[in-house]
Amino acid sequence: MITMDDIIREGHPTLRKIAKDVKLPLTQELVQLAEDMLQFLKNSQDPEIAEKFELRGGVGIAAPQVNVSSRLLAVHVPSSDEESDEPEFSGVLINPKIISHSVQQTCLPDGEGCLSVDREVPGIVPRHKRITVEYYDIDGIKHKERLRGYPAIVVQHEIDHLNGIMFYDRIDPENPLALPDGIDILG
Ligand SMILES: O=C(O)C[C@@H](Cc1ccccc1)[C@H](O)SCc1ccccc1
Ligand code: NI
Repeated sequence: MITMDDIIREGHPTLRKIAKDVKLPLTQELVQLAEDMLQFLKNSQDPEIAEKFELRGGVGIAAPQVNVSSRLLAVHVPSSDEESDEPEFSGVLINPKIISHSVQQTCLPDGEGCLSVDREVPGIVPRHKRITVEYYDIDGIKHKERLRGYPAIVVQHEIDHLNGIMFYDRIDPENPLALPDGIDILG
């Protein structure tokens, strides 16, 4: 089981490396890691489990955050409809690649956080509003997914981790709270 003790924090060199492509088919070790990463997200969103194991809530996690410099990430974005148990977007993305994106940008109104950053870093984090991402799943099946809204932001945050980019690298240091022209704040 992954806990917060397994998550490396800013300053650890692995967070600034370019992660390496994953060779398919996955080794059993990487299959286990992928499953554990997805389970961590589900556990972190379960109030009882999160409290018991002192987990910070997460909707995404990238392998470099558990000190594995491989192009592998997991997302588990709950539905915006509280009545629904079905997640809005959930899964393991292997060797993900954004093959196209909108010119239009978006951002979260209150900025972003990170499981690897134990401090608040206020500021607007501009992201592509829509992305088309190609990736392989745990079974080696290739997928092409068009994402928008919150899932698109989460996947971009995680793909940044594969490229050694932290969310605050994207905040304008001169004017952190400035809204870039035409940006569409995610409501
Ligand atoms: O550190 C990570 O990569 C996980 C982040 C991903 C993320 C942060 C901000 C915006 C999009 C994705 C964690 O999920 S941050 C904690 C969190 C938990 C629930 C909802 C939003 C953010
Ligand atoms: Ni992060």
